[in-house]
Amino acid sequence: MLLSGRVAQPKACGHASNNPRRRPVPFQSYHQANRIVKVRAQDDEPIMGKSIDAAGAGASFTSPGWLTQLNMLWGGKGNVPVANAQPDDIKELLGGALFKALYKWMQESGPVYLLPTGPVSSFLVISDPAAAKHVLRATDNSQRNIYNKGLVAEVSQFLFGKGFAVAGGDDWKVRRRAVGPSLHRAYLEAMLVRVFGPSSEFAADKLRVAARSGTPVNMEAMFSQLTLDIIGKAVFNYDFNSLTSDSPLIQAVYTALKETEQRATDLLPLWKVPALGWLIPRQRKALQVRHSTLVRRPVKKNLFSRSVCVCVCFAFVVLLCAAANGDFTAKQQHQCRVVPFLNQPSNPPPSRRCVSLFPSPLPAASLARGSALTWTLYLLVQNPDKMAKAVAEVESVMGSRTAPTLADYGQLRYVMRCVNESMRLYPHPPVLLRRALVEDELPGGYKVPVGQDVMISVYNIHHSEAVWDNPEAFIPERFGPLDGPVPSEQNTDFRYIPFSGGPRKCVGDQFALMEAVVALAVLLRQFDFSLVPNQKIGMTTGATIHTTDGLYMYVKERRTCAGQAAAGAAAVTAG
Ligand code: HEM
Repeated sequence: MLLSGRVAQPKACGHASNNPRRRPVPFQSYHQANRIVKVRAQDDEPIMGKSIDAAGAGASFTSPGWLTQLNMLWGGKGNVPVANAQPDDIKELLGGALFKALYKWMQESGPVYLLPTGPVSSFLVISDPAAAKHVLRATDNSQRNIYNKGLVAEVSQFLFGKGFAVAGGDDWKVRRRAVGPSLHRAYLEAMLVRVFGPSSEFAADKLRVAARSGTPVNMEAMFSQLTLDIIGKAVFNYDFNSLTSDSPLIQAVYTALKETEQRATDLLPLWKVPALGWLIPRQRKALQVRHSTLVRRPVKKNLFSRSVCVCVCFAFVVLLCAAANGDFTAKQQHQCRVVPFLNQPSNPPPSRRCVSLFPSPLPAASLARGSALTWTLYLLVQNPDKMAKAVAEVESVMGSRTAPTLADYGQLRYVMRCVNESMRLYPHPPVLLRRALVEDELPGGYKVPVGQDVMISVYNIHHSEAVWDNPEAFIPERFGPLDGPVPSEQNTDFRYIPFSGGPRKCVGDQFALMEAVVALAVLLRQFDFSLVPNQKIGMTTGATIHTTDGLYMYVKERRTCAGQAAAGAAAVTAG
């Protein structure tokens, strides 16, 4: 099967050569009034919203050309086509958006190809739904265990330890059995009312201040902050308050995730030698954020902190189980306040302590959720007809309510499709890694040797013309009638896999979808958004597809809502 198409280009809006500030806001007064986004004193610096440093810690060590050529000779002996990857291509892709280069090679080499990354290292890149289904279903499968998380587990251990998302075997099975079923409907319904709605309304109150001052907002930064606050409250009953005060956590998680991606493709795995960690600048930077922000060493080392860790995990499960039994009361929620000591003034900043206790996939999930919201809003703004449909639905379903009820949520079907379609165009993460434990054969007859690292390109599957009609277009209607099922890997036969599939599928998919629909409904109900002109919106990766410099938008209150929201805005301004 030959695939054709073109590399998805972000819709370029030019570079921010003009200063997009419409009405300058004095640094101090604006900063005090609204700290979603920061205003910098210099004219040539960004106005609002702290963008994530997209370079992460730096570039990987990549294969010199002649070594790659050797691997190509070796790889060429199998029955899998070898990507014609030039050393410059590889170098470029490792520092930036890996998924774009994978797409280019898919067009040249087909839906399954070998990508040499060094003299003996390579990835088998899969861009075909049937092959992806085969591999994902055979990962950590008790009946047919052919693949594990391989490289991703190795490279992530410095960040996640041997945590849930990267562990395998019995370690993983026990935790999956406990946590997976706990994120069920009753818990999510409670979260919709208590956390998703109120947190989104708080974000709306903050946006209103920016709307009234006419100052552009970095929506990517805002969504990262919102999703971090939500996960803190929903899982730990803890308020990171990152919409109000700056948290170094988001940048730290990003840098660490970028480092894991770079480790996965390093020619010389120098990161395996602990002594070199502090000598090599890229790894030093990643280790610094890990030590200073993500992990408190005493948590690993002293007994007290270990006990706290155990209590946190236990309380997390209790919290979710209580919701499972339908008796999720405010009292229980309070009893499950798992990190009350964080509020002690004598303790270090909450983010440092709290994150060290996070179940491993949650930091990555926070970035993914923020990115999903960012790109959905971006796509809606770029497609005014779709935006009009989404707004009409929100207005008709929610009436005068500023946050959706549970019943409303079930009716926000077009908004749900917009989120689904955005996650097709921008899947987070854009690739999934596996390693073959035994020799295997993929559908199509492609041989997989034992030990082979496999890369499922979700991005390629979602953008392939062999899989989707008009794949580059944003068409929320493509998934069928609105009263039909929400698209998933099951009902699309693995053509749509934003949450992966098989035994290692995301446990938080329903959480993420509900949170995104609620947040969008709250914001679209009250505001019109427009892109700040002349900004360049590039893409890069670091576990999620991310903008390179932020996503700046003007926000305007919709007339019908101005009156209803006046009280909220007044409260925020006063605060
Ligand atoms: C837009 C939001 C999200 C996206 C796109 C996303 C995506 C994914 C993907 C693709 C995987 C599977 C990785 C693989 O197969 O190698 C995964 C795993 C996981 N996700 Fe999510 N996720 C999101 C939100 C969440 C949330 C909100 C939670 C928790 C509340 C969560 C918890 C997990 C866990 C625990 C795993 C590991 C499952 C396992 O290994 O058994 N995710 N996620």
